[in-house]
Amino acid sequence: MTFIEMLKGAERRHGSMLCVGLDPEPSRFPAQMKDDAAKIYDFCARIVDATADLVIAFKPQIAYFAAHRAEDQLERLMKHMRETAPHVPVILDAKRGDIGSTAQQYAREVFDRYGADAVTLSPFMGFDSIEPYLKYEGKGAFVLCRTSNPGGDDFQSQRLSSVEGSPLMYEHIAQLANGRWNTNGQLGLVVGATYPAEIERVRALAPTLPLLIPGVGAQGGDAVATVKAGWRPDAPIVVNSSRAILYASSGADFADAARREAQKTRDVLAAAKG
Ligand SMILES: O=c1ccn([C@@H]2O[C@H](COP(=O)(O)O)[C@@H](O)[C@H]2O)c(=O)[nH]1
Repeated sequence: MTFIEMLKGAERRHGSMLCVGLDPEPSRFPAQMKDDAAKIYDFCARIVDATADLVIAFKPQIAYFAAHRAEDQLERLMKHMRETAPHVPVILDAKRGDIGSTAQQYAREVFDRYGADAVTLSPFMGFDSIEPYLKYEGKGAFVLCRTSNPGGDDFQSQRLSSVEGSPLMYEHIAQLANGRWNTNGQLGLVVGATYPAEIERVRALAPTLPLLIPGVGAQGGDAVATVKAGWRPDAPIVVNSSRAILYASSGADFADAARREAQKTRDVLAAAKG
């Protein structure tokens, strides 16, 4: 099954556009695990088990594992997700971008080593830095377009040229991902929930591409405005929330609290479809 098919299947089955982000930070773990990087797998597996029937996808962010030398725990977690929730796609948030020969190695890491269903990529180095990922048939790749952080303005909201009417950088990226870069229909775009007007613009330029939309929860993005701007019946959106769900409680009940927060967020997103 392709990534897109998995995404649409999980959306239907769970009535969900919510992606739970797995950004484990041991200093925020509950008392019995606190500051113990060896517990990263246990913490994340508890979150996965508590929320798997509520999500369209999971999104581990690789930096939170690598920073603690916990890549082996990420491998175990990927295996755990495949075994316990095989119908839920996993997007490895790695934001890779490098020359083709190095990109081939990153692609092997993402798809062969970790077995992810999709990855996040930076478009900054151009198509030859994206192409190696597209050789993995059926896998997905989300290209950064209009990111959720304010610094995204530095490049993404600049005009490509001083000619009136020329596209902004993020519009150009959306056009490329929707057009000549999308050789096998594997691409999606990353757009921040903190910028609903830009989500709407990206949706107009890329009417059916899946959008990965981080920024609800801890970053304060508007969940309802996000759905109205980005969701269409034939175009899935994957709305990520990490910290607000992972750390909904700092007590021993953290997994139950994460489930409650995930359920609440899923329901708010679903209701916004109208
Ligand atoms: O534009 C972007 C792209 C990626 N991210 C990632 O999403 C999560 C957000 O975490 P929260 O705790 O829900 O704020 C995190 O892994 C980021 O690296 C993003 O925030 N914005």
